[in-house]
Amino acid sequence: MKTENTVWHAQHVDKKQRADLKQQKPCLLWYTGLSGSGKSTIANAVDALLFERGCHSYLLDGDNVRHGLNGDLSFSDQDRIENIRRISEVAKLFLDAGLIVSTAFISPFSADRAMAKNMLEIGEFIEVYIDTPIDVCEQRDPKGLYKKARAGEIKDFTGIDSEYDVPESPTLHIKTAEYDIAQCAEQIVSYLQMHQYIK
Ligand SMILES: Nc1ncnc2c1ncn2[C@@H]1O[C@H](COP(=O)(O)OS(=O)(=O)O)[C@@H](OP(=O)(O)O)[C@H]1O
Ligand SMILES: Nc1ncnc2c1ncn2[C@@H]1O[C@H](COP(=O)(O)OP(=O)(O)O)[C@@H](O)[C@H]1O
Repeated sequence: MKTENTVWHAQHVDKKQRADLKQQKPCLLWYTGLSGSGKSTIANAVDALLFERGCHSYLLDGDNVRHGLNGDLSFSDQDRIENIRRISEVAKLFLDAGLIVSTAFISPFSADRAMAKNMLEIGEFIEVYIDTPIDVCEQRDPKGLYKKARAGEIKDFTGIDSEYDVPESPTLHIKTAEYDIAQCAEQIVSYLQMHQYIK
């Protein structure tokens, strides 16, 4: 830490008051999965359903965040760790604002996902494993990245020459090769409703 002479200021309005105003319980839907697994697609579908219900939510998406805040980071292991650390901190701020937050990052390392979870209060972190076999991701190849990675044009590509730790006990296990986009999104929204994060 290079910030030793700073002092934390308590704020008058707290997380619970902000959340009560919105009639929701803040939480973080942490989507993880391979490139092309469906993280962005499903997170967007869930966000749209939440919006329709009048919930106040926000989605932080890997590709978008890497255009701005994390534009200085590569896909080395070290930079992926820093990517997830920064996202976890940003997500925590959004939670403090009382929102239902979604993050859609590959987040390949289980230690980093555990770090994100440990930064939050019990019950706030919901790990959503978007489980899609790599051959299906590769067939979809929505951005043509697998083709490039196989041709050696992209190095350190997740699932090819960079590791992905499969979540051992995700809160939600979403199988996109078995259910369509709307069904996957509905599974997640139902969970939020059943556990009273939303009405
Ligand atoms: N080498 C390599 N490996 C994996 N992905 C790559 C790579 N290079 C570029 N991309 C594109 O970057 C998106 C992944 O960014 P993330 O921030 O989610 O990755 S990570 O969590 O830091 O591992 C990923 O987006 P998604 O396909 O939406 O997952 C790719 O579009
Ligand atoms: N059941 C499903 N769930 C999510 N995406 C699906 C599903 N079936 C097909 N797809 C397609 O797979 C692709 C997933 O891409 P994307 O959401 O960008 O993945 P990621 O964000 O994990 O890289 C999209 O083209 C989407 O239309």
